[in-house]
Amino acid sequence: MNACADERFFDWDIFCRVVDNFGDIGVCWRLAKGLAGDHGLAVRLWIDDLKAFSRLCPEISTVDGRLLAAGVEIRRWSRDFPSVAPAAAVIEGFGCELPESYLAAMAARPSPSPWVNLEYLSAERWVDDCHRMTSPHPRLPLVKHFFFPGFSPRTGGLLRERGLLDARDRFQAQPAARETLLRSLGVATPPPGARLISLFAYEQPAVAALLARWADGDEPVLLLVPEGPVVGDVMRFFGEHATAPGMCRRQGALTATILPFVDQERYDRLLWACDVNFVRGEDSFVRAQWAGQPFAWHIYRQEQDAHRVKLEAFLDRYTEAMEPTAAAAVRRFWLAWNGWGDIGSAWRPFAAALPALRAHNRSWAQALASAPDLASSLVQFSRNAVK
Ligand SMILES: Cc1cn([C@H]2C[C@H](O)[C@@H](COP(=O)(O)OP(=O)(O)O[C@H]3O[C@@H](C)[C@H](O)[C@@H](O)[C@H]3O)O2)c(=O)[nH]c1=O
Repeated sequence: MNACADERFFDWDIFCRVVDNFGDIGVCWRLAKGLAGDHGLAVRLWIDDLKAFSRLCPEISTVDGRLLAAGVEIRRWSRDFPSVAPAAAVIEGFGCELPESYLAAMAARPSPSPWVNLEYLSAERWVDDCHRMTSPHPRLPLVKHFFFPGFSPRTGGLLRERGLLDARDRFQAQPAARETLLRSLGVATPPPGARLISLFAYEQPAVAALLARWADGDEPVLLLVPEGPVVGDVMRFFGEHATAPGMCRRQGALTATILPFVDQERYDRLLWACDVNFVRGEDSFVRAQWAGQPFAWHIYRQEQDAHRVKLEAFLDRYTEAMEPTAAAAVRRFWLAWNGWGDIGSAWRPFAAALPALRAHNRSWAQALASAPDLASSLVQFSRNAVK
C-alpha cells in the first residue's frame, strides 16, 4: 500500500525558491507553462513565496481547493512538506534543495524519476561541458542531472513557447495592437515619431546621465518604467521622492511614466511594442532577445565582478556577426550601463547603431529559434532517461 496522502499523478514537479527579485520564479513559471501548454503535460509547481508569484501571475483560480493557473497546479512549498506521490520527472530550480521526504519517496519508486537541477543561464563556453553532468545522491539511489539553458547547441536551449515569434510578428505588424496595449497600461498615445523605451533595471544611479541626454535631445522619448528599484532613480531626476504607477513627468524631449507591474504576457508585449528595451537578470533578458528590438542588459551583480565575465561572454556571441561599428557601440553602452564607463557619452553611438541593431536582432532571434527550446529539451531528456 502506498503511504502517500495525495495520490494524484503528475508528469512534472518543479520546485522553486524565490531567492530575491523575480528571476527564479519567472523562469520556473515560464517553464511550467511551456511543459503544460506546449506538451500537454500535468505539471505541479512548488513555490515558497506565493506573493512573489502572484505579481507575475495575478490570475490564479481555485478549483476543488486546488490552485490552478494556465493549466498548472500551484502548491505552496512550506516547511512541513506534505506526503505526495513524486511526479514522473522532477526539476529542482537553481539548486533549491528538494525536501528530504520527497527525495525518499522518489527513491522508493520502482524506477526513480529523472531528476534535473535547472541551472542559471550563461553564455560562457564551460557550460557546454557541464550540461547534463551528473551527481549521485550521497545516500539514496538517485542521480541529479545538471541542466543548463544556453545559447549553443550543446546546451538545453532557451525558454520559447510554441508560436512566440509569429505572435510577436503579428503584434508588431499592427500599430493598433501597440496602442491598445499602451492604453491598458495607462499610457497616452505617444506623439508621432517618439522613441518608446522600456526600462526594467536594478538600482541605477547612472540613469540620470542618460535621462539628461534624452531630455536635451532632438527627438521625443517616451520612457516606460515598470515598478521596481530603478523607478526611484528615475523620479529623483525629476526632483520627485515619492513614486507610484501612473506618475508621469516631463523634461525637455523626455517624458517618463511609471507602469504597474503586469503579468508576464503583457510584459512580453511591452517589449515587442518598444523601440529599445532595458532588461535585467535572466528571464527579461531572454524575452528582449525574442522581441527582436535593440536592448541593453543590466546583469545581476556577483561578487568579485564575476558578472563581467558573464556579460562579456554573451557580448562575444551576440556581436560576433554584427557590423563592427554597431558591435563596438553595443559593447561600450552595455559595459557603461553596468558600471564600466560613462553611460551619457555611450548613448550617441548606441543610438546611431539602432537601425543596424534592429536588423541584427531579428536575425539573432531567428537563429536562436532554430534550436530546440528548453522545455522540449527537458521533455526529450526525461523520455531518454526512462528508456
Ligand atoms: C517588469 C516586469 C517583469 N516581469 C517578469 C519578467 C521576468 O519573468 C521577471 C523578472 O526576472 P528577471 O528578468 O530574470 O530579473 P530579476 O532581476 O527579477 O531576476 C534575477 O533574480 C536573481 C535571483 C537571479 O539570480 C538573476 O539571475 C535574475 O534572474 O519579471 C513581469 O512579469 N511583469 C513586469 O511588469
